[in-house]
Amino acid sequence: MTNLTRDALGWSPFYMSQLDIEELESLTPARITTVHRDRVNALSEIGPLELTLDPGITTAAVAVGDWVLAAPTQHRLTRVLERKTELSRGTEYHTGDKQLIAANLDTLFITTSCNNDFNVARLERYLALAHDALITPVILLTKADQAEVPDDYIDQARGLGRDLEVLALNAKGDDIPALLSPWCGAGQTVALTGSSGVGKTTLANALTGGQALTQDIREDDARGRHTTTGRSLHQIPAGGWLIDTPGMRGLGVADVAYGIDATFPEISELATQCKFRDCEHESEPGCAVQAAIAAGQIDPERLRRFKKLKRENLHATETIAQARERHRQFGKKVKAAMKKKGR
Ligand SMILES: Nc1nc2c(ncn2[C@@H]2O[C@H](COP(=O)(O)OP(=O)(O)OP(=O)(O)O)[C@@H](O)[C@H]2O)c(=O)[nH]1
Ligand SMILES: [Zn+2]
Repeated sequence: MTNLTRDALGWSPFYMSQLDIEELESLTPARITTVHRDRVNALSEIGPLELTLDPGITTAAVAVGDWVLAAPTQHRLTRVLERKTELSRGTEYHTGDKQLIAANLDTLFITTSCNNDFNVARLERYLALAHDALITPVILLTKADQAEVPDDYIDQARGLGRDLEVLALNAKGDDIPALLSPWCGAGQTVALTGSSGVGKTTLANALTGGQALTQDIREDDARGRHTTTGRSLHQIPAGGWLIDTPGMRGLGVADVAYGIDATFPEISELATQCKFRDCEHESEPGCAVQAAIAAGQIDPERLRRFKKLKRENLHATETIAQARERHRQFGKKVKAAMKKKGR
């Protein structure tokens, strides 16, 4: 690969403003392409770098798409720059951890197929994560060529938000780069997410000119195998960058109250007009949401899913808070013990 300029890698004044003069002179900004257990790969103006991490930084705190500062002669990553956006998810078992998925995204391509994979509740989860991170969601409905009535899927997906971009397509078609070009130009970073087998690899190949991932799924394997192995950053000939994420099972929500409200604007906006501030929108008097349901203005299924996601989020958020508190208490104890020992 020929060396890339910072601008070509997606650099902007937002990152530049975080560097002091000394760092500017001695360190090289680099963009993370893959994260391994004990090291990372990155691209920079001086070429590809393989970096180990300075003490105090773990690979769990580095995401694909991150901008970092590197001391290239020592092959060390010294600092992760503040992110423009950060996509993360609650882990499956609500251990109180959030897992970083990708950094510095502008757009999230939420991929599902015009078949049994299509599930509005799952799409709403992805939407909540994207909205919470202030990343623009775009829903891609693949296998439209195999569906009898793709419009049914399009209509359902469009019903999941205002001004929500929804595209039905054939991931194997020749027109993918043109169709997705509004989100793939210079300076733009986009991630592809969705369940296994929905066509992420096919789309990634179409967007990157095939140099990204070549593993193909067996045609007879209807449910799709897990072929992609890890997240990575790939160049799109149109100028942008693509992060592909392997089929994610268990997309937990945690700490995304804002994103949930933004995913269900017709409900969250009305909720402010309920008589009680903590209205559960069930049978309380003066509930504006129930009134709208009675008037046929809100889909009761949307309310049911909104509440379910809220409950899950609240539970996971509390778990995170408890885990942080435990961590804090433990830190205090360690400090006290050290002090005692020192005396
Ligand atoms: N006809 C048609 N086939 C598609 C479309 N999208 C994907 N496929 C096929 O579906 C299968 C799965 O596609 P992949 O691109 O491997 O799916 P994936 O999302 O990358 O799956 P993982 O790697 O398991 O995460 C392949 O055989 C593709 O050729 C589409 O829009 N139309
Ligand atoms: Zn209410």
